[in-house]
Amino acid sequence: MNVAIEDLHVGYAGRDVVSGVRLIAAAGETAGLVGPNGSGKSTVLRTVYRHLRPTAGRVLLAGTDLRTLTPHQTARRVAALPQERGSDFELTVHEVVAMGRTPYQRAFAGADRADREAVAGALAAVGLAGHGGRRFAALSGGERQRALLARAFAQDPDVLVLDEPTNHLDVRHQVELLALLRARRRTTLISLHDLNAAASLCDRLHVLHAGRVVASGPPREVLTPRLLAEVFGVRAAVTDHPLTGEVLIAYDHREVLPAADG
Ligand SMILES: Nc1ncnc2c1ncn2[C@@H]1O[C@H](COP(=O)(O)OP(=O)(O)OP(=O)(O)O)[C@@H](O)[C@H]1O
Repeated sequence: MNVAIEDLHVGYAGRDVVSGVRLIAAAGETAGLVGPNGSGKSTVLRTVYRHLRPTAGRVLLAGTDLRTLTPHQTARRVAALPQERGSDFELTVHEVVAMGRTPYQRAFAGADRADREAVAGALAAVGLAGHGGRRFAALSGGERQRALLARAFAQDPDVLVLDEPTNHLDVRHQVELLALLRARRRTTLISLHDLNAAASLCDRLHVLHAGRVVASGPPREVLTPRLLAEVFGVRAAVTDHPLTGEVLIAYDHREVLPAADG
């Protein structure tokens, strides 16, 4: 299912922080949103999972305007790992993941076999099989992140929206998560701060700067030293990864360039 964002304007308390954003994620494609802090990545993603309503423009799922879908219909199509975390603290891990099945259940009907299999499969996929009985509150930050990802997987969506999913994950779990996403091959919109991870995972990158898309394309075309200087304010060489041949950004960690904010 493809996602098209058309001339999107959206913000908070009557003030747009995202203006005229256009981007398309083709069916099965992983589209990465990258950009400095405050550039609007989460705001765009919140609009796709309907946490925010556009002030102008639209989000289309396979050609259908999101606003014409009921919340129930949306939940069967789009699953999100948002940056804001709910207060699921009294629940067990299994209960948190099972919430992903709600869009498939009739009122007052319990979980059926498909639900149970989806939850078990999702827990196994994120390496939390056997942890279902633990209290969500007692998990580490990284384990919580993986449980919430399992909830999104259990929802079995056409479109996954992931806002900084590698937050809190150690490097092994970061790599594992990227591998998991590669293997699932859903249409995915993902924001990532780690540009090397974004380059490795994403088919296309969309660079946000002050609420606008300033570059879009395959990672190798987008991530140039010039863009890294102008948008992110850092000096970097862009080269080939010696092991994988993928794009590798080598930052100069000694100092930043003059302010590139907004
Ligand atoms: N709930 C909110 N209420 C008011 N303003 C907000 C809210 N959330 C974000 N903003 C503002 O909107 C702008 C874009 O924020 P957003 O969180 O979308 O950026 P981001 O690119 O995801 O940033 P980061 O990399 O820091 O997560 C920022 O100026 C931010 O202060």
